Amino acid sequence: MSNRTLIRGGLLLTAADETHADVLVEDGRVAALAAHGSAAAGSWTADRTIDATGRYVIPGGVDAHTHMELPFGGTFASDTFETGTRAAAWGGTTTIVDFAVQARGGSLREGLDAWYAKADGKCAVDYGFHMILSDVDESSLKEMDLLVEEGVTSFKLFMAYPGVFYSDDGRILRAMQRGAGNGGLIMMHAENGIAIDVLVEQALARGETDPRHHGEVRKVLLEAEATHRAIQLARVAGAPLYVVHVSAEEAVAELAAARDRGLPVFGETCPQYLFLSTDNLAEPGFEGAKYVCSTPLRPREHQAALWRGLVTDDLQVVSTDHCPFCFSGQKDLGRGDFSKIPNGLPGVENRMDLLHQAVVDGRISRRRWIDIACAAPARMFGLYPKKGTIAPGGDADIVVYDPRAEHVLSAETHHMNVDYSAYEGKRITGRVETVLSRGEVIVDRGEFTGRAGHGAYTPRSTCQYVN
Ligand SMILES: NC(=O)NCCC(=O)O
Ligand SMILES: [Zn+2]
Ligand SMILES: [Zn+2]
Repeated sequence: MSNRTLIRGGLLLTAADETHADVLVEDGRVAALAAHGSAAAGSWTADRTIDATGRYVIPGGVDAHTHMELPFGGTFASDTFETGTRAAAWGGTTTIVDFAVQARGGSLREGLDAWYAKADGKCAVDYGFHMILSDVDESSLKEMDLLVEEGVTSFKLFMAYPGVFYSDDGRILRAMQRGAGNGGLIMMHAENGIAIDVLVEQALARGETDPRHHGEVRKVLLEAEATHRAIQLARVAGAPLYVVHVSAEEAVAELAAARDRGLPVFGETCPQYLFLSTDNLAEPGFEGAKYVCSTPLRPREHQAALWRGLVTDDLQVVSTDHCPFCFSGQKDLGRGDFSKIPNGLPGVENRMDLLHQAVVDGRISRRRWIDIACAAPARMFGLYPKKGTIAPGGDADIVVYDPRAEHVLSAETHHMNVDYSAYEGKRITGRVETVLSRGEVIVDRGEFTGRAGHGAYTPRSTCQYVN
């Protein structure tokens, strides 16, 4: 017995088109699209009809950068795969790509299997994995080939965090060369961690221990320098490059210059860099710890360059880098020493709304909203057109979005497992109303109707921008 749902009367938005069309969903997939009032749409019968009149009908969000349960700084990111993917669903995100971690001295296989086990049976929405390479050697390079075949087609390397995730230039070059051969996309955390550690030590010696000093030592120039170096290493290797969590105007300029030369270089930014700034890091007392992440928040002036990069396509993707730590008991670990504050911000639930607010504010178009939040991350990470659009044959991951509803972001009302909101009190025009994941309604006008275990592991093909 097939199961059919009809979404009727909405404005269908994809990265390519805006059409007044009804959507027929059958057995978890998009079966057909037809203009409102057309003979085709009139002939459809369904088990369930969702009235989307006055609403947008958009693809479920694809958040390509999350860290559920990430071990960091002596603690763990506070969202589990269960709580974090439920919050994602509430916020209109129906796919996440999280980061499995290779332990130092461990294999990629062990790291990936540990992350499969953490997520298995827990997720409310579909999920895939990137792999963090912390130990590039002959055997992990060989394992990269196997992971690409298995559907883990992207690898994050760190120029930051010496002694933890850091790789030197030789290791980075080797990983890029391997990626050039096997199709794996290298994702780079581009900050000069060796130089930053010197500045951290010097700041602490001067007694500069408050959260705002986190932003001061992680200098714009050290993000720009690392971005430049990563691009040159990728050129030498003949590999494409995706730079994660770009925060500084000068780093955007490096990406733009590379793209102007026709190089396959891509960039991601995150809502925190678009909406927050060093003003937040400088909030009184220890409040600034809520905003400690790396790359760090920048002075407000950098935001214009990030928005411009999103408009000019020098930046392609907005992901959250969702990595929440509670203010009480976790961010606290860095009282008296900013370098011990666990790095990361919550946001998986807020991304679609914050980017819609940018549409309302006239910063980006409606189609660009869908592109940077759904289609481009799906293409970048080999999920398109199964994910990231609404097209016959694709997964019926669909959000009915009310563009006029108003609400206020707050820890009182959010669903992420964290005791503060980075956007506390921010007014948003636009709200998720109904969410379907592979045809199942998982959020129904203010009620969560999904379940842990509905979300399926989704293997990925290689980057669709370069292959
Ligand atoms: N971004 C951050 O501060 N924490 C998560 C780890 C990373 O992405 O570097
Ligand atoms: Zn990073
Ligand atoms: Zn991250």
